[in-house]
Amino acid sequence: MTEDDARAWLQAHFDVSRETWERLERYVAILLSAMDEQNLIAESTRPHVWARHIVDSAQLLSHTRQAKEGEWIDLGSGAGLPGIVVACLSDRPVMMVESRRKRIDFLNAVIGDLGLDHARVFGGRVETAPTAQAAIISARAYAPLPKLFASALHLSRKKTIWVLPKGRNAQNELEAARPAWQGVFHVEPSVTDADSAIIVAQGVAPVVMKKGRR
Ligand SMILES: C[S@@+](CC[C@H](N)C(=O)[O-])C[C@H]1O[C@@H](n2cnc3c(N)ncnc32)[C@H](O)[C@@H]1O
Repeated sequence: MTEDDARAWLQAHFDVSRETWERLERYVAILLSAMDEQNLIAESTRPHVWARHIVDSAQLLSHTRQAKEGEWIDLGSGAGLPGIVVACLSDRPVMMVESRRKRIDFLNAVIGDLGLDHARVFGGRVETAPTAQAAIISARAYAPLPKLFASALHLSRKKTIWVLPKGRNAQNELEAARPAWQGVFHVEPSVTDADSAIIVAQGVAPVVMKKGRR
């Protein structure tokens, strides 16, 4: 996907208003300029920000159409991917969870600059975030599935939709997690990378082993 393709994809899928374009453009500008001080995205992806990061994040919204009302919680948001992109494209309240000080400051600065009043940051580890009942949980390059689910279970409820972009090992990672984690799982193709996939899950819960069974 070229950068032009990426913009066309966004326009076609979100009917992006002028205000939203301005916010996304401003976010990309802030992100690239902050790269001089901290490594927010891989250096090699700098010329492909719209395809590799903005559309890669935005596509998650397409898998959340059945979600109930409530907050979108993004685990390990880093530079705000996908949290800031989601907040630009949707009115749903967004909470980004990030533990590193410089990234927390960056996220709060972006929220203020773009006027994203429905977005906020929990600065701390996912494990220590106050109990919540998210409508949606996302996590991009945050942790392998078992750690991801274990650390964030207290932020979820039965109907929470989990949208988890993964690399080419999505199917294997899911199969490895299945003995310990139950739920309804789908593996969806990524629009930005034919080799990548998105794990979409609902009803995630630990498998409880019955006493005496091996
Ligand atoms: C590889 S970066 C990915 C950032 C972003 N989601 C992206 O796709 O560009 C992982 C981020 O998760 C954060 N992180 C890792 N473990 C965490 C935890 N237990 N609680 C909160 N943040 C965590 C790191 O500080 C880092 O910013």
